[in-house]
Amino acid sequence: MVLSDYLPSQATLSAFSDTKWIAGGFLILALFLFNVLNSETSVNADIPFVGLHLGSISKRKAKYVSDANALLTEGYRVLGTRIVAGQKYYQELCDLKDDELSFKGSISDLFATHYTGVLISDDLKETSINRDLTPNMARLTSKIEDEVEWALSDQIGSCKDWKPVVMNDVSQKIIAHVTARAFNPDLARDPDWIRISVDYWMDAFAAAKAIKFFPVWLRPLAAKLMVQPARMRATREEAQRLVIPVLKRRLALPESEKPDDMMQWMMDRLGDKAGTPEELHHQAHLQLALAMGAIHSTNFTLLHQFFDLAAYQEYHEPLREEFREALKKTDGKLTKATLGMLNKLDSFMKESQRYNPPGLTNGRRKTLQDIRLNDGTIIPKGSNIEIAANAVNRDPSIHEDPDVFDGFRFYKMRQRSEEDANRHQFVSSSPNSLNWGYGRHACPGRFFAVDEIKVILSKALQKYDIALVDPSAGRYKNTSFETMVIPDMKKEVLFRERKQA
Ligand code: HEM
Repeated sequence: MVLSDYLPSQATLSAFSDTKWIAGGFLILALFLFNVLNSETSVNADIPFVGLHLGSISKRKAKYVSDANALLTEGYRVLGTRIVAGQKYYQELCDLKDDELSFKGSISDLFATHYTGVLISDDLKETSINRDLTPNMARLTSKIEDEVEWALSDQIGSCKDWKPVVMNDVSQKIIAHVTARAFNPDLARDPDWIRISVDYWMDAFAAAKAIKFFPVWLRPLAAKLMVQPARMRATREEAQRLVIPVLKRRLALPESEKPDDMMQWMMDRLGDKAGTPEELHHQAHLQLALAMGAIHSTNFTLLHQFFDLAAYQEYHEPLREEFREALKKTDGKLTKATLGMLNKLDSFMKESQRYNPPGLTNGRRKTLQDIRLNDGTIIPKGSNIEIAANAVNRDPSIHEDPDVFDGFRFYKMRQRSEEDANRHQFVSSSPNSLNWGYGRHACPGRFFAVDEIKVILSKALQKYDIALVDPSAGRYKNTSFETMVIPDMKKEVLFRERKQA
């Protein structure tokens, strides 16, 4: 092993503020010694292992960072304390309780929440999303439509001839505006809110990566000295500055003037407590945490779908036709019912996600005690276990010709029977469709995300022709980092206003 294997990257070094470089130097020296003393971890003999042939743990980690798919395809198995289970364990894992297999524990590890301050709260899923957002979504559709129209004009605009746009820059702004219009509309066009709601996920990811570079005993000090956790604290303060005045204005409104949106539903649920300083701070933090959960994941999904639409032109007319027909059936008004009729679009979106999933693995959980699976495999306490979601996406026993992109694959499957019509919807989560996670922690925001994307894609298709810059080069390739699947954030897509729009 060479010395450079132990040294922090340039990015990590630059994470220390200038005035703290001496302390940073001390940390790096201590880290170097720690790593020298701990250069191998033990292999749990119970669980099949892949990658041992690669040699040292740092070589195995490097392979995992750059080409996790190869290791996962080889075995769906173990690397260090990351355990990847095959689909056959699905039901068993679903049945385990949260005090055995913990979602929060794994998120806490993933985002080093103790040091980064990323919020893990039942309020996110149980109340804000499951009780407030999802059941009331029909009332948001026209507001989402309005914001999508505005955001498309603002971000792509009028273009009589082909106009190239960096798709990620555009799609993340569209998602941030539309999400804010549904969650906290007073800030939907506030550039500061849009900026922090987009950046917070990336900052959290960078902060967690930087902190986890250090051994556990050095992390409290590193968190105090490093730039990334400080940036996150500053963002949370900015969120308080932006959100709390909005909450206070709303508290002063008479009942008859109260808005009908998610922020208000969340406030109403709190009753008299809504105006207490603790709740005002918590609500501001919740808005940031919701944006963190909602924007990045939806943006990547949308970005993949724009790339697929640009690459596969043959889907445009059938999708436009389906939208026009659905609108006719709902008297020309775009409603939740209209979106429910867009089965071809739903299929295209699901196929795009099958082909370009959020992760090669999914459903990460931490074991809070030793778990004995039915086949006798013991998963030790403190392990992170996830499911090989992408191996399922490409399993020929589940999907016919899994390496072929067939935008209407799920549409055709849904025609077979009533059961199939439900089973193969984009929002469905099952052992054969793990891209939303699984069991009681499967993404609760997917119902909102799917409707939101349907409005964006339908409106974009009605308004524009959409194409790749160089169609002969084919669909833009994804990259990966560890198990994350990353669309090319620099690529351009061409838009041209349609004559009949
Ligand atoms: C296309 C967009 C999205 C994708 C691909 C996605 C994906 C995921 C995945 C894979 C999980 C983990 C599930 C598991 O481990 O079993 C998750 C959890 C979660 N997602 Fe999403 N998500 C999306 C949109 C959203 C939106 C719009 C929201 C908010 C409205 C949201 C809020 C959450 C929350 C709160 C959790 C944690 C659930 C829990 O605590 O049990 N997501 N999401």
